[in-house]
Amino acid sequence: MDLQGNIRVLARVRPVLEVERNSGQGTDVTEFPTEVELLVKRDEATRSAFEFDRVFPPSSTQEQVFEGVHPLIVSVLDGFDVAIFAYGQTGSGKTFTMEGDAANPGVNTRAMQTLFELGRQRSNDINYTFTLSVLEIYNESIYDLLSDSATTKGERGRGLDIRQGAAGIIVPGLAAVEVDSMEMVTAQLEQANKARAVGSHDMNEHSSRSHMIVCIHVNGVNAHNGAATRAKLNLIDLAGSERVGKTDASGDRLKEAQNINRSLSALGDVIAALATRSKGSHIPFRNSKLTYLLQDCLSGGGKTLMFCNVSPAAYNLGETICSLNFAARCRAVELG
Ligand SMILES: Nc1ncnc2c1ncn2[C@@H]1O[C@H](COP(=O)(O)OP(=O)(O)OP(=O)(O)O)[C@@H](O)[C@H]1O
Repeated sequence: MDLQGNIRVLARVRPVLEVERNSGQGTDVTEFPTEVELLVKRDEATRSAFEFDRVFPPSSTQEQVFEGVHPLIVSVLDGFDVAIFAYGQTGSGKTFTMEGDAANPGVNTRAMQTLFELGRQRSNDINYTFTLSVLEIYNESIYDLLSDSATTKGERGRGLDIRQGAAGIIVPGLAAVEVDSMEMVTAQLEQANKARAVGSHDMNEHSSRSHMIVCIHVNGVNAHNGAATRAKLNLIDLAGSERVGKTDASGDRLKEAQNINRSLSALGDVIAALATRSKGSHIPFRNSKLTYLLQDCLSGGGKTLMFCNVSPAAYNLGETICSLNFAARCRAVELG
């Protein structure tokens, strides 16, 4: 598949949930005229139209959604840094898209399976090793979700730093575990989810206010000539994008909302700056931990895919339009 520039933006609309239908909030405002268009009904007479690289309607399966991601996973094995984001308001389906559940595994599981399978197929020519790290960014601090102390100590400390290393961005001290089977990956991700719950009163609320990043480093050594490739795949479940008005929040809640707004707008700014840059111009990667950490994927030879997750229910209309505008802006500035 032609990757058409370095950023692809895909919209995914989840089904109306039973709880929404039962409470009378199930009116669906979305229409899908083609595979790349999404219409949002503002009222009987007015539609807002959006175009993406692909639009997945509510009937789409996890398998169909992953088909849109597969070419990028292949390119990680070929040495490209890749970032895959799920963006959208709380409850729009980001975690379902990235993690899924046991019956409907999402992008994370399918991506790892694909890496292992393709790695095995190429093993006569290239010897791959895979290393897993899992972290979250909460209130502009980076927390390791795989370190032993993360689950046992019950406190999170100051968080980790980011540095520019000789071979790219690094997080000194971040745990990295070599994995070669899905069983090992599943065990590590379970530990990460436990660590994430530490220090949070309500896991669901906490998860919607932090960015969760699963990072797989892929090192390949050519069996015939010893040539080495290295690349990383970042799988990112972003914090909820909803706007929190000053009147709705105070204290910790307001601080969280401000940090989320700041890092999501930094992401939009970086993408816009990359698109319009002249050679040597400044790209504001360091305006947020998220963009600094993902600098290698967002710039240079890296590739990015963004899911814009959308709720189809009428009561979410304002946030839905906002999310779609953000994602459409990222696509409009597609890198050359
Ligand atoms: N494509 C889908 N098919 C069926 N159910 C879905 C789909 N997408 C989301 N859901 C369901 O919708 C609910 C909200 O989804 P999810 O938790 O993934 O949202 P989220 O955007 O990750 O929210 P948060 O920001 O709170 O983490 C869940 O019950 C989930 O199972």
